[in-house]
Amino acid sequence: MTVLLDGKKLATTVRSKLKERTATLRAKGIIPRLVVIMVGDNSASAVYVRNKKRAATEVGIEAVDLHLPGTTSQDELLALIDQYNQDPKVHGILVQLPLPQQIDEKVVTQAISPLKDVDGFHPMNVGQLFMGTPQAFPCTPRGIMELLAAYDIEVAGKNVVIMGRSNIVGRPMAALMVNHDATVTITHSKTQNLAAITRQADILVVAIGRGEFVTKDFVKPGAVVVDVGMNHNAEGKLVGDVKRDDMLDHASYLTPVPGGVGPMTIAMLMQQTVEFAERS
Ligand SMILES: Nc1nc2c(c(=O)[nH]1)N[C@@H](CN(C=O)c1ccc(C(=O)N[C@@H](CCC(=O)O)C(=O)O)cc1)CN2
Repeated sequence: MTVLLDGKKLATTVRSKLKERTATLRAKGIIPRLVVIMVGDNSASAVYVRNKKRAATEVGIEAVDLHLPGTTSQDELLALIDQYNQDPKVHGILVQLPLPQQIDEKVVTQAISPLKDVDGFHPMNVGQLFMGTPQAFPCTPRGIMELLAAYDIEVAGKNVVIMGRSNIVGRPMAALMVNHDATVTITHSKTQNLAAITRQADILVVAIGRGEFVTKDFVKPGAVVVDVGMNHNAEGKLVGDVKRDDMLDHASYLTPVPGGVGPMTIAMLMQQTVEFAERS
C-alpha cells in the first residue's frame, strides 16, 4: 500500500506551533512582519500570495502585501526592497517569482538583505547552505525535509535522485539532502538514460514542471516519491509531475498534488519569518 504524505495536515500542525511563538514575541513587543511583493498579474502567483497572507494572519505574523503593476521597472522594485531592508520593523521580505521579463530575477534576489531573505535565495544564504552552515532555507526543500522526517523516512545513506536543477527546488534540495548524509544525483533536461538513473532512487524528488511525466517506468518499486509539480492537464485539473495512479501500490510513499509539498512551502515560509523575528 502506498502511503500519501499529508502536507496539508502537517502544515496545520506547524502553523499551530508557530502561533505560540508569535504570541511570545508579541508579549515582548516584537510583531513579526513579512513583506510580500508581487509584480504583475500571474494568476497562479496571486493564489500563492493570497495563501501566504492568510497563513501569516493565522499564525500572528503581520503581512504587508504589495501588488505592483506588470510595468514596474527593476529600479522601482529595487528602491522598494531597499526601503524594507532599512526598516527595523520588517523581519522578512520576499518577491514572488516569476517576475516580468524587464526585471532580472538574479538582481532582485541579491538586493534583498540576506538577514531578511525568508526565501533563502540570496547567494550568501545559498553559499551557507551548500557549506553545511545554513542561515536560511528555500522553503520548498525545507518543507520536503520536514515532511519526510514527520513520517520517519530516513535519508542518511539513501540514494536520492532529484529531477530538476532549479534554484528554487532542485539545487537547494540537493544541498539539504547532502547535509543530511544522503547520496545525491541531480538529473535535468540533458541527462541521458534518465529512467535508468531515476530507477536507482530510494527517494525520488521530481520538480521538472511537466505534467504527469514520471510514470512507473521511472520509479523503483518501494521508492519514496516526492512530487513538487503543479500543472494543469487538458481537462484543467491540477496534476503533479508524477502520474499518481501509476504510483499507487508501486511507491512506498507519495506526496499528493494538491495537499503534499505546496502547503509545506507556505508553512516553512511562516516558520522562517518567525525564526528571523526571534533573531532580531
Ligand atoms: N518567492 C517565491 N516564489 C515562488 C516560490 C517560492 O518559494 N518563493 N515557489 C513557487 C510558488 N509557491 C510559493 O511561492 C507555491 C506553490 C504552490 C503552493 C501550494 O500550496 N499549492 C497547493 C495547490 C494550490 C492550487 O490549488 O493551485 C498544493 O500543492 O496543495 C504553495 C506555494 C514559485 N514561486
